[in-house]
Amino acid sequence: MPAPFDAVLLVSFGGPQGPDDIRPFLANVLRGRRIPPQRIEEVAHHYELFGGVSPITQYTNDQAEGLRQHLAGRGLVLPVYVGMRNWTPLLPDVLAQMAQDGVRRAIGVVAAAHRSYSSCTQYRHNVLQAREAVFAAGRTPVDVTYVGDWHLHEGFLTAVADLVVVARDTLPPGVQGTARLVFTAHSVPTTMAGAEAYRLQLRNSAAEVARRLGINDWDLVFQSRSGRPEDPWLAPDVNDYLRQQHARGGLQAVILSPIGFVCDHIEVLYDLDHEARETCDALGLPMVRASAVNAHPAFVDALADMVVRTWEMYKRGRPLTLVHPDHPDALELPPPVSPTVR
Ligand SMILES: CC1=C(CCC(=O)O)c2cc3nc(cc4[nH]c(cc5[nH]c(cc1n2)c(C)c5CCC(=O)O)c(CCC(=O)O)c4C)C(CCC(=O)O)=C3C
Ligand SMILES: [Fe+2]
Repeated sequence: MPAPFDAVLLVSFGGPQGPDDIRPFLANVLRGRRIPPQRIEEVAHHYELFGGVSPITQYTNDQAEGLRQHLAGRGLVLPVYVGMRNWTPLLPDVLAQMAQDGVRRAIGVVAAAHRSYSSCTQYRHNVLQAREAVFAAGRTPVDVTYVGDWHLHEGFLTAVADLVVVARDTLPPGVQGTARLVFTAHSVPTTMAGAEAYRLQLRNSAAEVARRLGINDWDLVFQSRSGRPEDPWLAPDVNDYLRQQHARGGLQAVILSPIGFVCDHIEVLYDLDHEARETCDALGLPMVRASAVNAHPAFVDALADMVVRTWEMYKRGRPLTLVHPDHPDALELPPPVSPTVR
């Protein structure tokens, strides 16, 4: 039986790896975006506080290695490539390398659990652009078929829930039972394509995690708002929420769970561990921040499971699906006249 795929491509955001990378990285992130210069300066400063090194690259590599091992454990030995949207290893370079390695068909995994334009469609656009660059250089670019949604995958939910428990255990014993569980995600403009679907997927993930923990007292809030102040973004902001809830009374302690991020990158380390921490300190509110899923075994196993499912779906010569990046729904095409599956 021919193998339907010969590699996995893990697609992620990317982050600077030293002080000199900060500005060119931000220029990449913000190409074509309307973000006030003042906001860009602020964010550049956040990166400077960490020596210009975002942990995202290391975590993504760890996830890729974990995915490769869990796949092998399930009997599927495949190379796992990492391609980033905004910094090295950049998607066009990685796709050129894949072409050179003879990779024809890859299973794509976008390193974001909840879909919106910026957390899904834009990544797929960037992969298409990278494919065009490979094509323009006279090579055959890899075909990428993406795994389905995994925001309700048992392994993802288990990892998030597990890390909430680990965090809760570090609160003072007297408030562990009454701490409010607050899930956070990156805000997006309410007018962005998929913003409502994104919020709904986040709510569904959060509700499932809370249910597994037997916790009724939870909320979903947003963080890291950017853009122009006059444009509406998903709310409430985590800091506004903490102040308002505290003013209303009844908030004894808080567990922040960054369910909208798959690793502890700068926005978690700065916006939660620094900014939200300051807000809680000023309110005298005990707070702990749960780790993002990073390379949690249950999480990488969930990714492996999604890859295996995609493999199974296509192994009996099911036609490849072409997914237009503007329409996350797969559009199935008739089988090619002369199959190119090896
Ligand atoms: C939904 C979402 C996710 C979660 C899903 C996913 O993980 O993809 C996410 C992740 C990330 N966002 C990141 C970094 C940045 N995001 C920015 C800007 C923006 N993000 C947006 C949305 C999201 N972002 C939006 C709507 C903007 C406004 C500009 C635009 O419309 O595109 C800016 C520019 C400065 C600023 O405007 O804040 C930076 C530097 C990093 C890397 C951190 C590191 O290096 O450690 C990661 C993982
Ligand atoms: Fe972002």
